[in-house]
Formats: sequence, C-alpha cells, structure tokens
Amino acid sequence: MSENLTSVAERIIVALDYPNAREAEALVGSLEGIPCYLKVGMQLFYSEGPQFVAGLKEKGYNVFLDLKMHDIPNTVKGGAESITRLGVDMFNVHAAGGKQMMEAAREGVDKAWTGAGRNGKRPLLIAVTQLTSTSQATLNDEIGIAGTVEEAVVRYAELTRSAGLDGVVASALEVVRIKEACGAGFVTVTPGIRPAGADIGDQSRIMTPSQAFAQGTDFVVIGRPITGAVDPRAALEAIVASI
Ligand SMILES: O=C(O)c1cc(=O)[nH]c(=O)n1[C@@H]1O[C@H](COP(=O)(O)O)[C@@H](O)[C@H]1O
Repeated sequence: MSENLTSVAERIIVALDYPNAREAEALVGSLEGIPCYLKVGMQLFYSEGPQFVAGLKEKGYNVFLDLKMHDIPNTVKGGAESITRLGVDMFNVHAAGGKQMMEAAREGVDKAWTGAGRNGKRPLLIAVTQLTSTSQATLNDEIGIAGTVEEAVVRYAELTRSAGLDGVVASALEVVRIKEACGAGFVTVTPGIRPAGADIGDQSRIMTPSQAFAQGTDFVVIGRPITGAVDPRAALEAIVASI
C-alpha cells in the first residue's frame, strides 16, 4: 500500500460489531496488511472481554474500545482506569454525563497510564455528543432537547473540551462547526459513514467517506458497509481509494 493510502487507512476505524471472536477474527484476517484502526464495541467486548482486545494489540492494531461510559463520576473514573490498563488507543464516554464525569474519566486515565505499551502515548479520551442515529425530530420531540442537532453537538463538544478531553464522536455534518468552536487539534471521530448508494440502516446523520474527510474529520468509523459486504477487503480498499 502506498504511503498516501496508508495514511488514509490509519484514519479509518472498522467497527467489529460481531457476536463472537471467531467472526471478528475472520474479518480481521480478511483485512490483513491494511493498517486500519479497529473498534471493539459492546457486543464483542461483553462476550469476549479484555482478552480479545489484547489479541488485537498483539497483532499491532490501533484499537478504539467503544463502551460509551455514562455513570456517576466515581464509577466512570474506575472504568477509565481499567480501560487504560488494557492498553487501548482510544475510548469514549457520553458527554451527557457532564463535566465532572468527564473530568473523572480523565483522572482515571492519568492514574492508570504508565506510559508503557503505546509508544509513550496516552489513550485518546473522547466523548459522544449526539448519536449519529439521532435525527432532528428525535432530539426535539422524543429526547426533549430544543434547538438544532448541530447546536446540541457543539455545546457538548465545548463542554468536552473544557473538561480536558481529546475530542468527540459526532457526525461528519458537524465537524466544521466543532473545529471552529474547539480548535483544529480537537479530535473528531465520525460514524454514520455511508458510501454512495449504501444502505443507511439505523443511521440518521450520514456522509460518504470522501465527504467526511473533506469536512476535516480526523477519523471515520465504518461498520456494516465493510462488514456486511460480500468481500469486506474489497469494500475497504474501494473506500480508501475513494478518498
Ligand atoms: O461511538 C461510536 O462509535 C458511535 C457513535 C455514534 O454516534 N454512532 C455510531 O454509529 N457509533 C458506532 O459506529 C459504528 C457504526 O457502524 P455502521 O453504522 O455499521 O457503519 C457502530 O459500531 C456504532 O456503535
């Protein structure tokens, strides 16, 4: 893979939303040699646990552990300590837990981080703003938050930044406003990515991979357009080539 394509692949986070290690490992095997980031979420972590994460780290992958913690500060601090000890490269909490909760997560990272195993880098700690499945109508009529989705996302992003976290999860539609409000160095991780013509499924705020990177996002998260493809490797390669 050329240097250019490698640097694109490193910013694509493939979501391993599988029920067990066997299926997830089959997908990882099919992507061998492509330096993408891998995301372990609730489904896989709750069934296979830290051992699966350790296996990905042994293979040299960057790992995003997506457990979206949202609890009282003391509990989240403890969770962040445990996650940091797993040696993952990125993990997340919900910004809706508030500033004190996010600061507690930060403290948990600082307490547990030893500097070992990650080339001296702390894990990126990011906060989910509004889920990419949330539409304008859902936000206003069901959840009961007034204003536009973009306003709510930027408010959460500013809160996240003030708590000392590294960045947010949002849709690519909000990246420009987030970077304006929080600075170019504030990391954006954007799911809700759909190549043109792909099934939208339960996502609501979507963009194509190339549109998302054109907005200036740092990472895109892509699951089903790759994992649900007949040939996942070809699907990922086509996405990399499209950017
Ligand atoms: O935190 C996340 O990763 C996340 C946040 C969000 O707002 N929306 C969202 O889709 N995700 C995750 O990103 C992945 C998207 O998967 P696909 O919709 O299959 O591409 C899933 O694993 C979700 O859990």
